Amino acid sequence: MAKPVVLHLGDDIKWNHELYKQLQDKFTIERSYSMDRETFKNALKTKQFGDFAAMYRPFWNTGGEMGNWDDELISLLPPSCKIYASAGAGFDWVDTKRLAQSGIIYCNAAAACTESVADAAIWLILSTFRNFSWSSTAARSLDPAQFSNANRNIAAVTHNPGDHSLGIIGLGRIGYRIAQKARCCFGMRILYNDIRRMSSDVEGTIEATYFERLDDMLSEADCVLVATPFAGDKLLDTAHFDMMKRGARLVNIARGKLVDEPALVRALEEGQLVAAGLDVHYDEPNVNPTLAKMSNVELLSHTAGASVESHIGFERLGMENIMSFFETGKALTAVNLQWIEQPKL
Ligand SMILES: O=C(O)C(=O)CO
Repeated sequence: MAKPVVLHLGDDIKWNHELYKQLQDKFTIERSYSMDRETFKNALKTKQFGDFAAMYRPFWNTGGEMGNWDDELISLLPPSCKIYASAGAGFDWVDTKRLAQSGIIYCNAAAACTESVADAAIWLILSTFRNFSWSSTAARSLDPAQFSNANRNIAAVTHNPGDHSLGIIGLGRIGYRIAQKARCCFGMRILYNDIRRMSSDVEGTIEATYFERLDDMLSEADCVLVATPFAGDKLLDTAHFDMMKRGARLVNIARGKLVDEPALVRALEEGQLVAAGLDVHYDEPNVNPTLAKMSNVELLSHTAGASVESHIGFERLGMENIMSFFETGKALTAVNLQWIEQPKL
């Protein structure tokens, strides 16, 4: 029997060579490398990759040159395609519901970058309490006046995070790991809001308090952390910032489009919020210029998950998802099963 075909998107794998050999033994691998949208669409229309059964994207920095996976692209996939396993935790660039309508499972790779994202979140949380952004900008200015100003004045406005509360929006795998670290390293009190409540066992491990209503948690948390996937709608706007405690902080490691940035700027300017830490931005790769100038705002270039360990994991998990699906009928980290009838191999 002919081996099923896997379409490998993007660069060659770099780390998991033994596992890739197993993939090559079990599947015929076709490659698209880094085609732009028109070239990729044309390749699908002319069946350049044959009737592939799976798509594998091991990295988030290549293999996405065709742009967003919307109806236009998904409708060109062959009916043989059953699973798309990709790098990355977030999947705002792919319409997973539309994939499900074509019977295609989408598997993300949050499991592979959880540790890196959680570590970066801890950095951002700490920075919003201790105002490291001000201190580091002053040191890098090479201006003795700025250095002395920071050195003299920061202590009066910064705090230890311990004895403060962290309100997590979205206690998924990443949110939970951040909660563990914040509880264990800083002794923060953990609050969370999610569409579903965790078991009392899970809550017990981090001594977490559940809030069914986001608004109730916002009015209680000293630092609000956004750790929920972007589902097409903004999550936090002026009304939400107004509900937050005066002098609270905001950290976003999820997606920039979840937060109304002009509203965040206003909340910071008015002192409603005292600090923010953002790995992600509304209009990446452009950063809001007003936020960039604020010394109480820590900014990263969407690199919370960016580590060698994450990338090794992305490669592995994508292959494991595909192999598991074809061997057992079950993928390991599918995120769109709620819209899909159990696919038949
Ligand atoms: O994996 C992702 O989607 C991330 O944004 C991690 O930072």
